Amino acid sequence: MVTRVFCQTVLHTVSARPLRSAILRLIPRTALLPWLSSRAVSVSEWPLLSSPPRDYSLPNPSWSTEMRRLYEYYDSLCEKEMEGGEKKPGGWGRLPSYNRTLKYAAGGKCLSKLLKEKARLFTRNTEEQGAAFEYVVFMNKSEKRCVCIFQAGHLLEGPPGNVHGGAIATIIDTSLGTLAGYLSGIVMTANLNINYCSPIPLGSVVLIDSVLDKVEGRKTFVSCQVTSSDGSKLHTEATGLFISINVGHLFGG
Ligand SMILES: CCCCCCCC(=O)SCCNC(=O)CCNC(=O)[C@H](O)C(C)(C)COP(=O)(O)OP(=O)(O)OC[C@H]1O[C@@H](n2cnc3c(N)ncnc32)[C@H](O)[C@@H]1OP(=O)(O)O
Repeated sequence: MVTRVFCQTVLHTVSARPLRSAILRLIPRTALLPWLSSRAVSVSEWPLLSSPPRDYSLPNPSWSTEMRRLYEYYDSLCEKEMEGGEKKPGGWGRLPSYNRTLKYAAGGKCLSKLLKEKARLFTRNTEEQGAAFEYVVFMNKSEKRCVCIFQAGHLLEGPPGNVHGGAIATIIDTSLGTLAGYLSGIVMTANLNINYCSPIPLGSVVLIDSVLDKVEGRKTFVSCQVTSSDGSKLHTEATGLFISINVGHLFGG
């Protein structure tokens, strides 16, 4: 009751948006919940409580010339809105990437604030640009294929000067999981098989080219090859099995 009256007072009496936002930030989220649900607050009101999420898959100063060249190449293949509202067909689309998967969902921005607030997507858990996983995924829906451009930062070292096998497995799981999820909805990794063929030098840029092999009921089978950016060297190849799940499974259901 007290929170409710306080929130209403803030929203009605404080007109300056930054000040309203600052005051509301001071209230614990748990205290806000009953008031928000009673008031059916629309998502558009949430910017008061949080800044827009950063899309980590856009170019930043840490990206090498090769990373940028590949980004621009795949970006040029993407469907674009032209003058007059027509779409330039391309077949490809860039997927945005946030530091929490919840932010993809409608209203995810606020859910993300409320649910295990400190949780972060493993691959996006540092703000230091270029230090760990720099990557962007381009999806081709009609070919049931995606390409991930990946630049490995210095925090991913395994053997001296080269990328850790677990970090390679992570970016493979992410690429295959993104494709499987795009095609089949909510999935979890059941099986990954990885052959490490040649080391990936730290700081280099590689391509992870993933394709759908088949779907059998709840099972989505995908595979990928990790190659040097010019495709001349095979670094890694992998297959993955992803199982479609109900959302409840994520919460122990
Ligand atoms: C944007 C970022 C994208 C990132 C993507 C990252 C994805 C992840 O890392 S997910 C995290 C890692 N994965 C996990 O923690 C999953 C843990 N495992 C589980 O939760 C469950 O075992 C789960 C969901 C995979 C399957 O359980 P359940 O829903 O009960 O399915 P279940 O009935 O056992 O099996 C369904 C089918 O799959 C098969 N199957 C299940 N697991 C396997 C396996 N490991 N190998 C082969 N087949 C399997 C079963 O045999 C069954 O086949 P059929 O229908 O022919 O009889």
